[in-house]
Amino acid sequence: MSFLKIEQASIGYSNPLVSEINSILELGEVCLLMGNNGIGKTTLIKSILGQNKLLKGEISINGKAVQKMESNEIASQVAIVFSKAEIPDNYTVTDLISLGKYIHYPYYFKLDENDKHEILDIINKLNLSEYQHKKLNELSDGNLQKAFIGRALTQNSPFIILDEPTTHLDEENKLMILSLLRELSKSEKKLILFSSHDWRLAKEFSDKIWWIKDKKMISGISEEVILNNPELINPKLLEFNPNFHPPQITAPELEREMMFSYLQKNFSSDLSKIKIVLKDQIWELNCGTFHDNCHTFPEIKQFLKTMMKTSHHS
Ligand SMILES: Nc1ncnc2c1ncn2[C@@H]1O[C@H](COP(=O)(O)OP(=O)(O)OP(=O)(O)O)[C@@H](O)[C@H]1O
Repeated sequence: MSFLKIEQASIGYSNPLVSEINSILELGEVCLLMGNNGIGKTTLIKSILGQNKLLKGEISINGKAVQKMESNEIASQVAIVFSKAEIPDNYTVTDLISLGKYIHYPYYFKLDENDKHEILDIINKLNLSEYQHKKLNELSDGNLQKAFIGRALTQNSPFIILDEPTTHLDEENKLMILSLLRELSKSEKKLILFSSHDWRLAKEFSDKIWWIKDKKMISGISEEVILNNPELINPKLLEFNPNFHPPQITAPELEREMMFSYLQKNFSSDLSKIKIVLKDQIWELNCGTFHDNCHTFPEIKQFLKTMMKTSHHS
């Protein structure tokens, strides 16, 4: 039996936003949810949480249809971290993380010794011990995000969903949060589903990708989704200069992308007849009778400008 199963589901409001969704996720996996603004990512998350009625199909968690589960039963299976969460006034890190226990005490809220122990454990695991008595509004964005993840962890559910956990974070904190999520999924055998617009980085930390596009959801092993959809890493995605046509660039992904970026900024013309190949750290440029070997990007620019001037005059 699969932990999360989506079968022939259509999600949306009066009209479907995404239809024929089929996918399976297991405990111990990290899945990246990606797609353009307004395409239906949050709606999908709400549908998994049973907060949005499905237009068709079924979503089940641990063998049970979400639509048939009570909200506290869903909360025992899934914890959610929203990026736009309100910061409760005057709460300390420990207060916020303790809140995760609330779902287990629906009528009153008193932590026993075991709970307190567990909360301290989670604070330590998240490297937040030096901030445990700090007010939330005194924390850096990265540590605040960790505290919200801490609250989800105290809930002790096998499945955690995070809506854009890395927005507002600098590169270092992004890496820290993404490695933390991956580590938690592996060491605690949790299923982690998170949405991100920063998928170039996020894909490095995810086992699977859910990509919503054209009202459908493409899903699979991260690397296979990218291999089967080369447009994802095509530098054309970053195209902004309509008069620029790139040369044929043969180089590893990063070098190719950097070359594309540099040329696009410096040329507003058709370079498609030019071949550029990176070999042993040297860029070999060829266009008909013109050829040159260049070491640096400015050298390449100089060569191309001279070549274009010469061929224009001849
Ligand atoms: N309660 C609602 N009733 C009707 N339409 C809604 C409702 N909530 C959201 N929508 C619409 O559904 C579409 C998808 O919204 P959703 O928030 O799921 O997108 P998203 O992919 O999460 O976007 P973003 O990346 O910007 O957060 C949007 O066009 C939105 O206006």
